[in-house]
Amino acid sequence: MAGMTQKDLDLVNRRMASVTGHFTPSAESGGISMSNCSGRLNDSYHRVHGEVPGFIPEWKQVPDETGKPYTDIIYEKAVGEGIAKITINRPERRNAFRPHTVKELMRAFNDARDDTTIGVIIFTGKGTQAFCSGGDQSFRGKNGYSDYDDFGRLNVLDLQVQIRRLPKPVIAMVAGYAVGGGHVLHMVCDMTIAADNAVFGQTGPKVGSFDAGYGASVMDRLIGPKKAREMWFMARFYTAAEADKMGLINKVVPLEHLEEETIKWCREIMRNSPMAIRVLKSALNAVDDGHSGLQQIAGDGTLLFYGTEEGAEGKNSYLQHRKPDFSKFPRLP
Ligand SMILES: CC(C)(COP(=O)(O)OP(=O)(O)OC[C@H]1O[C@@H](n2cnc3c(N)ncnc32)[C@H](O)[C@@H]1OP(=O)(O)O)[C@@H](O)C(=O)NCCC(=O)NCCSC(=O)CCC(=O)c1ccccc1C(=O)O
Repeated sequence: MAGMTQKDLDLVNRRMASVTGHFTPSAESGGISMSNCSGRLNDSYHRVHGEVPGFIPEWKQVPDETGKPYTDIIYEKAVGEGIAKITINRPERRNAFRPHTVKELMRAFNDARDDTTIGVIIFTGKGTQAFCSGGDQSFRGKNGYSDYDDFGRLNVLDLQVQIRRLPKPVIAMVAGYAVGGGHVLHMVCDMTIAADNAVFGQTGPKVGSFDAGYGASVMDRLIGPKKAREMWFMARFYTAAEADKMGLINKVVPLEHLEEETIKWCREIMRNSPMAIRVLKSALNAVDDGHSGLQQIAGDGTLLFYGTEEGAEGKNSYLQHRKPDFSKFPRLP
């Protein structure tokens, strides 16, 4: 790309679009997505994809695995789109989570992971006042949060790991407050689209809590060591515009366009190779996640290898009680 100007880059992208019907302008050129471009390119794009700009999909609610409705969350899939949406449904508590909420979230994320028709997951909160305000303080005890059981737990940490390792992109769709443990949840998502009323921040040092795990390390990666210290030590709140400037989120849109914009991003991802996205997510987390990150990307390697003739020869020879013949497979440079 040496010597290439932004204009050149956009020209290349436009040429690609004439082949793929898909143009993603750079952030520097305004970051306008295909469906709000005007003119010939827009028309040809919609001819190819048959997409109506601004169209919100038909959501179908999914019950839990026993067929009962969830109580603390809403789990939906967009008919024929490959998009799942998981919503924390405790708006009267600003979508604070209790252990039961987290258990339901984990079951829904698990289902979205295992459903091979799902390629991207939206994670959000009910209503416009909050994405999530963290752990429900009224359930907080001496050893974590407890609701139906007598013992406390911090099971949101398991949810964070689950989102991080889920081999499909998870997009946080944030309206209102994303604070405390709710802020950590948006940070562990792959991308964040925020409404212009969104507010971001950590409250831990004010309410006697802290997340010294992903809450600290992922934040440090996202906004850098100085800003991360500011955010944690001062426990200030930041507007969506400030969060955007810090690199904490991907895009800010007017509240009324939040879902429409998020769906656009999902559809754009859905047009791309699922395996490429899977491996890229593993790769982008690998260094930070240490052995676990290595295991994730190595697992992707094994998964791909199983699909090759060379991999199958090993299995077949074992099942056929013969010596494997790997002689025909090249030892690639
Ligand atoms: C979010 C607010 C700034 C919103 O303010 P506002 O719009 O004025 O609404 P309120 O009137 O304050 O709230 C309405 C209603 O909701 C109740 N509520 C809101 N948030 C919570 C909450 N987190 N817990 C319980 N209840 C909540 C509020 O009391 C009101 O109820 P009423 O009955 O009407 O009075 C503001 O609400 C606010 O600041 N909320 C608290 C934010 C907060 O401090 N959250 C907890 C941070 S600590 C945490 O999340 C730890 C989580 C954790 O599990 C963890 C632990 C260790 C390691 C890692 C983690 C991890 O999360 O990863």
